[in-house]
Amino acid sequence: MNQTDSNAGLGPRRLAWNAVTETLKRRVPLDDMLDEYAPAEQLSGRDEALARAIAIVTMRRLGTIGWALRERLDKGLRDDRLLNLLAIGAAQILFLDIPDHAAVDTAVQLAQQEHRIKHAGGLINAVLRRVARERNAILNGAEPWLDTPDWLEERWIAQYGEGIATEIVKAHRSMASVDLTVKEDPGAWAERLGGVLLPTGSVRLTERTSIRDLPGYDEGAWWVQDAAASLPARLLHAKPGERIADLCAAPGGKTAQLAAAGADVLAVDRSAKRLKRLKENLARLDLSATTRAIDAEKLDEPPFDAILLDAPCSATGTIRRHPDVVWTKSGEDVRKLTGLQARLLDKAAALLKPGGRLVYCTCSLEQDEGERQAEGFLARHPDFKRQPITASEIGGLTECLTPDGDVRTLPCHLSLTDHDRSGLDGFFMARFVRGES
Ligand SMILES: C[S@@+](CC[C@H](N)C(=O)[O-])C[C@H]1O[C@@H](n2cnc3c(N)ncnc32)[C@H](O)[C@@H]1O
Repeated sequence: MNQTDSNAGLGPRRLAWNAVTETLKRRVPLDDMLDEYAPAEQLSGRDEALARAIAIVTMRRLGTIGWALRERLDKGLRDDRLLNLLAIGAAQILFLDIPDHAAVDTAVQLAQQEHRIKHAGGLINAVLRRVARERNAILNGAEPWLDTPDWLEERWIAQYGEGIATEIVKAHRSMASVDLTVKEDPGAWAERLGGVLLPTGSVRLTERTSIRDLPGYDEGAWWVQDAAASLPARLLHAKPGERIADLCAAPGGKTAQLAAAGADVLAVDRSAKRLKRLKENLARLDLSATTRAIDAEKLDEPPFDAILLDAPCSATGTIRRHPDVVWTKSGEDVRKLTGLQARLLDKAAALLKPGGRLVYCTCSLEQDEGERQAEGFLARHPDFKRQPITASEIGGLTECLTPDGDVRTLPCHLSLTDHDRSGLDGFFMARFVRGES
C-alpha cells in the first residue's frame, strides 16, 4: 500500500472489490477471499473492518444493487470486474454511512489502476452519481425478494408458504446479532456485558464491539455461538462422565458445551485445520476433549452413550451472517450434501449404545437437510424412536417446535422489541433414542 492509496481510502475498496469478484467467480466463502487478499493491502484494523463491511453488504444486497445498476446503465455491461466495482460503489452509497463523493471517487481511481477498464471513469462517475441522487427511490422500490436467487425463492415458498418465506428474506437484510454461550451465571454476564439474557439462556450483545476486548474473553468465561446453535448440545442433556461423540465438531462451539457439562467428549472432524481451531478454542475456555482428525464415516470406536451430529450442510440458515451463501451455493450442492448427511446419520446409529441418545442438526433452511433426513432416518432404523423436544427445553419458544416434536428455527423467529436485535439462525434439530435390545 502506498501513501496515496492510504489517504484516498483505496486499499479497503480494492480489498472489498477483489474479495467480491473472486467469491462470485470461484463460488467460495467471502471470508476466505477476504483472508486471502487482505495481506497484500496491509491495512490498519479500521480499514480492514471497512473493507469487510463493504464486501459483506455488497453480498447481502447484490440483487438490489444489480437491479439498481441495470436500470441506470444504457446498455448491458459484460465486464465482471467493472460491474463488481460499480456494485461496491453502489453498496457504499445505498447501505453504508460513507460520503457519496468518497464512494464515487475511489471507484473511479481504482478503475484507472486497472488497464482493461481504465477508460470507464466517466461511466462509473455518471452511474454512481445517479445512484446517489436516486437513493430514496431505489431503497423504497426494492422488493424483498430481489436479494434471493430463484432456486431459493422457489424452495422457501414451497417449504414455508409465501408469508413466512417473505419474513425470512426480510430478516436476511440485517446482520445477525452476536450471542454468547456462558459457562456459568448468564444473567450476571448479561448485566456485566450490557447485553440481554435470552429465554434460551444465551446472552445477546446489544453493541457491536471487538469480542476480544470484552470482559470474560481472556478468562474463557463464554464463547460466541448463535442462540439457535446452542440448542442441539443442550438437547443431549450430557451428564458428567458420559462418553459422547461430537462427529462434526470443529470449530467446537457444541463440543465446548458438552465438555462444560462434564462429559468425556470425542471431538471428530475430517478437517485437521479446523480441529486446530477447536483445540485453541477449548484451551482458551479451559475445557478438554479428545480430538480425532478423521472422516466420521471411517470412525471405529466402542459404542457411545450419546452422539451429536451437526452435519455439514448448505448453511442457508446462516445467511444473515454469511450472505455470500446465496450466491455461492446451488440446488446441486444441497442434493450432494443430503447423501452425505444420510450416511453420517447411519454411521452415528451404528456407533450408539442401546438406550443411547442421538441429536441430529443442520444450520440449513432446506427441509431436505432437516425434516426429510429425520423421516428417512426413522424409516431406515426401526430400532430408533424420535424423542420429542418440549418447549421448556428451548426456552419456551413454541413457534420453533414442529408437530413431530423436532425444532425448526428461522431467521424471523425470536422477535424482540428491538427489531435489529431479533432473529435466530435457521436450524433443524431432532432427537432420537436407540431402543434397548
Ligand atoms: C456445521 S460444521 C460443525 C460446527 C461445529 N459442530 C460447531 O458447533 O462448532 C460441520 C463440520 O463437519 C466437518 N465435516 C464434514 N464432513 C465430515 C465428515 N465426513 N467427517 C467428519 N467431519 C466432517 C467439517 O469439516 C465442518 O467442520
